[in-house]
Amino acid sequence: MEEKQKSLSPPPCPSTVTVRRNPPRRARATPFTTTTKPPLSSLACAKPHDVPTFPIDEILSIQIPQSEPKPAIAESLKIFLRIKPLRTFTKVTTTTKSRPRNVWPQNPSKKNNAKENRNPEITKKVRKKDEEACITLNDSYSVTLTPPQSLQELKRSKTEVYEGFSHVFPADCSQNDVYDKMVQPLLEDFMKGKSGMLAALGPSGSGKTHTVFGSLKDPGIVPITLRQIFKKNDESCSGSLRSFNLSIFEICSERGKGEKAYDLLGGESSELSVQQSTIRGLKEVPIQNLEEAESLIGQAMLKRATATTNSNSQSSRSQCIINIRASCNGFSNETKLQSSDAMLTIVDLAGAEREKRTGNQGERLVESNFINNTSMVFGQCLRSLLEYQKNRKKGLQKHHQNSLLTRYLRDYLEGKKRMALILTVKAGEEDYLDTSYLLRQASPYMKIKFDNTEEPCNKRQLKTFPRAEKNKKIKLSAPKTSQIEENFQGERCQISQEVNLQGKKADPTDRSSPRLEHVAQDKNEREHIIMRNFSKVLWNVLKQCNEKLKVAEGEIFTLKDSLRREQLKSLGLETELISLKSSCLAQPCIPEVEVIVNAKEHFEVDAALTNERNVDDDSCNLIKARREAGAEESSETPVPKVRNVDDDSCNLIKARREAGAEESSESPVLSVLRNVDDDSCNLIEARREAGSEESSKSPVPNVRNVDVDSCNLINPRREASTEESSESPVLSKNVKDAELVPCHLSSENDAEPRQSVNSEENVGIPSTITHVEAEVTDFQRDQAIQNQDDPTPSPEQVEVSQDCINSGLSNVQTKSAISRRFPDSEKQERNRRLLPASSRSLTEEMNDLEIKDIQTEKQQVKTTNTRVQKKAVSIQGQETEVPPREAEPASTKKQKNGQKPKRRLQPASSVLLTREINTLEIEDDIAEPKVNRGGKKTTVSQPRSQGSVTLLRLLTNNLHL
Ligand SMILES: Nc1ncnc2c1ncn2[C@@H]1O[C@H](COP(=O)(O)OP(=O)(O)OP(=O)(O)O)[C@@H](O)[C@H]1O
Repeated sequence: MEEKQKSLSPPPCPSTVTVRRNPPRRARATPFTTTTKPPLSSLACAKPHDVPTFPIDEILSIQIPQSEPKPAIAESLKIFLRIKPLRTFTKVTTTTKSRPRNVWPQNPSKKNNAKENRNPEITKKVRKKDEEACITLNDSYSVTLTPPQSLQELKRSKTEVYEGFSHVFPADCSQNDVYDKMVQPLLEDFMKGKSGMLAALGPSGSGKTHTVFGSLKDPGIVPITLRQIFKKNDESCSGSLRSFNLSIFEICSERGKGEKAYDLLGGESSELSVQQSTIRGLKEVPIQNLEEAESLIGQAMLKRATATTNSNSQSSRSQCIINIRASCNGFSNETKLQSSDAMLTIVDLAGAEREKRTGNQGERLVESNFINNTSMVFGQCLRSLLEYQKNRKKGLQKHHQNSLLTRYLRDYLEGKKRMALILTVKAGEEDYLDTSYLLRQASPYMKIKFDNTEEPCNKRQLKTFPRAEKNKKIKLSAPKTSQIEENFQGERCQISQEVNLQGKKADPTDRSSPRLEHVAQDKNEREHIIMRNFSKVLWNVLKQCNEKLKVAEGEIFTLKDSLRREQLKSLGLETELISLKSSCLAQPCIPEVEVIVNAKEHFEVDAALTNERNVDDDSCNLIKARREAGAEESSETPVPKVRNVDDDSCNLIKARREAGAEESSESPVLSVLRNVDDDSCNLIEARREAGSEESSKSPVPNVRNVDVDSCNLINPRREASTEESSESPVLSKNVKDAELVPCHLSSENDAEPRQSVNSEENVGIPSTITHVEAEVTDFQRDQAIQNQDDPTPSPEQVEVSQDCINSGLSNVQTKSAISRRFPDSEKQERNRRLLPASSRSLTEEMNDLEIKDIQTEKQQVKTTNTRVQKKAVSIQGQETEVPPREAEPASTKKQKNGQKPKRRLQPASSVLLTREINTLEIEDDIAEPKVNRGGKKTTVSQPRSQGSVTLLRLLTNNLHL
């Protein structure tokens, strides 16, 4: 079996087999090993059944020798310590002026001497002091920190040993030593395409800037690095494939409020725009040789902000970042791999300062706060990284967001890239606290691990955007949509132009131009920014529209308030007008007033209760309702109807005037009507006139004087009065208007002959009851007669006016009168209900009274106008149509009926009426009216008319007062 298997087994496979799943496009030919590949021609000619099966089993059975995987390089953070040599130093006790910019290279001693010579006013105390070192070097990796004697006595501190440094540079070390130990490894990786960062930390004046930049005579790590870069580049003969760019910028505080970045290699406008961790507009200057690089370094140092403090005559006031970017084009001869961009970042932090040491004040103090804050955030980031690496469950705290520098160095501070720190300390005793603080803070950093696996160069830090003009600020005060669109279109055009320019610059031969991928990213980011700004503008526009809407709503509310007030005023005015009219008419217009008052109250209540937005509608509805109610009640309203009736009765009055001029001259009703024709308010004057002229004969003043409840007395009086009967249609209507006497009296009185009236006058007491009954039964007929003969208003008009008056004076209208006149009318029913019981009983009683009216106006009967006589004749003719029953006096009827008026308990109103009557001084003397030659009455100065006196007597007698 085994032999068979051996015979069937495929030939031995090579030791290594490359299975390429995703071969590159330019795949290289796979080297042939033992298996000979048949020629293509033979393959092409071979038949399908001759194709050998793919030896998948053989391949899988091959045991490939596994190369030992390289352990993940987890290097610890390299921390170097450099001790500044003890030396004679100058301490500036009074320094007031700080230089804004540094002059590099510069000799401090010469500088101080020059300053002293320039400004002799500045007093300087230069004292030389031989100090003892507080820090001693144990070995290349550890130091011992000894507190000064004063602190030892206080037992506040003790000697401490700090070890674990990557290397400790003694005071007498050179810049090259520092470079060799610290920078050289970073540079080698950098040249291989690995990015790295080196930062110098330490208190102010400890030698950070000296270490980083150095001087012409003693250049620091940056010049040395640049020198080594070009040296190595020349040695590797790959200079044509690698290019270097240099960029230097600083981050400083903006009067303590914020952080700003300035390009130290840029032109005049060196301020950079900062967005999160991206610094835009930073100029990357390609460097071809060392001379160019050194000149750029010198230029940057000149621009860097420095100031003189007690600790350092040239104290750096900003965080300075130097970026050296290596761009590799093609394959490296060393690695045979395509190299990526690498960045070597060297950071010269501003030294932490103590106020006591620096003596900073004002702006310097603000800068100190900024510097110390940045140093603190930097340390927090490292400590949080250490804690995170100890316990990754906690998560990495985002302290890097607290400063621009840490945001920019985020990848390093999160342990993603290699970095190294160099601590610079001063060895003097007086620097013990600063040194101790720094060592205690930084010694744990040695435990920080970082991945040495190279990542592609962080594009975020490499972004160099061409300087573009700042976007124009768009006015947020309600810009028009067209303006927004124009701005948007303009920005888009600008972007397209910039993109085109960038695309043109993205020539591979032009190393200074950004790459196409950067251009694409820039385009996307700029579009994003534009859309964001556009959305902000739209948001602001919407907010402003909302504010305007609120203002408009407020105006609407105020307008509604004013409208409500005006409506209330108008209601009040209407109420006053109605009350005035009612007072003029001497009759209360209670329903109308009630309607208005109720409407006003309802309106006020509604206005108070209804919502603001519904006020208008509600008020409008209320007004409509009020108008409707007014329309409904207008038929019951005496005032307007009085006007209507006045208008309607105008013709009647004229006719009456024509019919009986003399009578009308004597009639108080006509005189009243004349006045009422013009205006109802003049009714009082008319009545006064009537009272003055006809007061002795006119029932109207008396009725008014008696009471409203006694208005029913008018009917019998009118019926009894023949002289007035001729005028009674008008009187009935006018007095009806004013006194709620039904209009049936008019027709009846018209039909009543004057002679009979005279006879009745002679009798003295006409029968009111009989008369009323007659008018009820013959009401329609009387109306027909009226329509035929009298220019009185039509029955409908009279009815309407009657309704109006009745409703207006429903409190005084008798039930019987209403039931007779309008038995089916709802309004009358309502008025009947509204009529008080006392008034009804009084009316009934009054109907039972036998009123004897001795008032006759003989002089009125005599008319001089023939036409009026004809009219009177016609009226008399009409009277003949009246049934004799109607003509019968009430006494006769009473005798026939054999009924006596029942004496009942008087209601309260009657009692009041009686009291009023009793208070009246009834004079027996009846003043005779004076008649002038024209038949017109002169002014009568009698206090009471004859009729009224008679009426009072009747009342007194019948009421058994
Ligand atoms: N190792 C050194 N050898 C010689 N001189 C040094 C050394 N270190 C610092 N100095 C000198 O000390 C002075 C202060 O140094 P430097 O300006 O570098 O301090 P700094 O830490 O940058 O201070 P700051 O943080 O305020 O900028 C400089 O004049 C510098 O020449």
